Amino acid sequence: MRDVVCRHGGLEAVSGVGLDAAPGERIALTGTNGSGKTTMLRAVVGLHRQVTGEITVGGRGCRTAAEWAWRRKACAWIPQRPAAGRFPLLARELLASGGDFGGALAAAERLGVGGLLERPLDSLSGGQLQRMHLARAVGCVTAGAGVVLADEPTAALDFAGQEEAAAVLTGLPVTLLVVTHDRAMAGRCDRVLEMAAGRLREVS
Ligand SMILES: Nc1ncnc2c1ncn2[C@@H]1O[C@H](COP(=O)(O)OP(=O)(O)OP(=O)(O)O)[C@@H](O)[C@H]1O
Repeated sequence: MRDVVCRHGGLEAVSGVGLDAAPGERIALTGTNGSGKTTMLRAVVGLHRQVTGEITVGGRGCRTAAEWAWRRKACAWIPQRPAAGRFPLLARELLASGGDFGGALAAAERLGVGGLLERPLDSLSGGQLQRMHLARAVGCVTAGAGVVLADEPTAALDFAGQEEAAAVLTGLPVTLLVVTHDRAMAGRCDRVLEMAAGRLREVS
């Protein structure tokens, strides 16, 4: 990222951020509530569009629909508050949407939600839904994604689940950018960055 600025209307949520992530690097992004972490990650995957500056993944920017399609495959996204949608998918359909159902199913089993595949997403608990999204992200990776962007992926999990999820996420052969307030997750990362009022600084 170079000089990335993200706005919500008149509000500047991300203020001139620069960030280089080396291939395979695991970066934890911490910081105060409302400091712009979610907005910044959403900008990378095209879910936030009021953006200036430059964001590249694997050296590629995004101007055309084809470039956005490549970006969505290259980046697995784990949302903070996953929406079940108005016509909720079954968990099985969510897992299949990552591109490798088998890989996602194996992860779902490891994460203890392999028995919930026929359940509509809106019937899952917060922690079960978060585990299912994590499993989907693993399927994205086995289907070829080289980057995982995760927004507080362990926030709804119990202690054992937090450990397991952190192990799964940080064990993936990807470049990882994870927003987290979870010290165990941050401790497994190579670098910890802190965001405050839209700006990034290195912590460790
Ligand atoms: N849809 C929106 N419309 C207007 N303002 C928004 C919107 N989403 C976020 N904001 C504002 O943008 C700023 C950054 O929000 P963001 O969600 O990126 O912060 P965050 O660091 O992820 O916070 P948290 O740790 O609480 O999840 C905040 O001031 C927030 O109120």
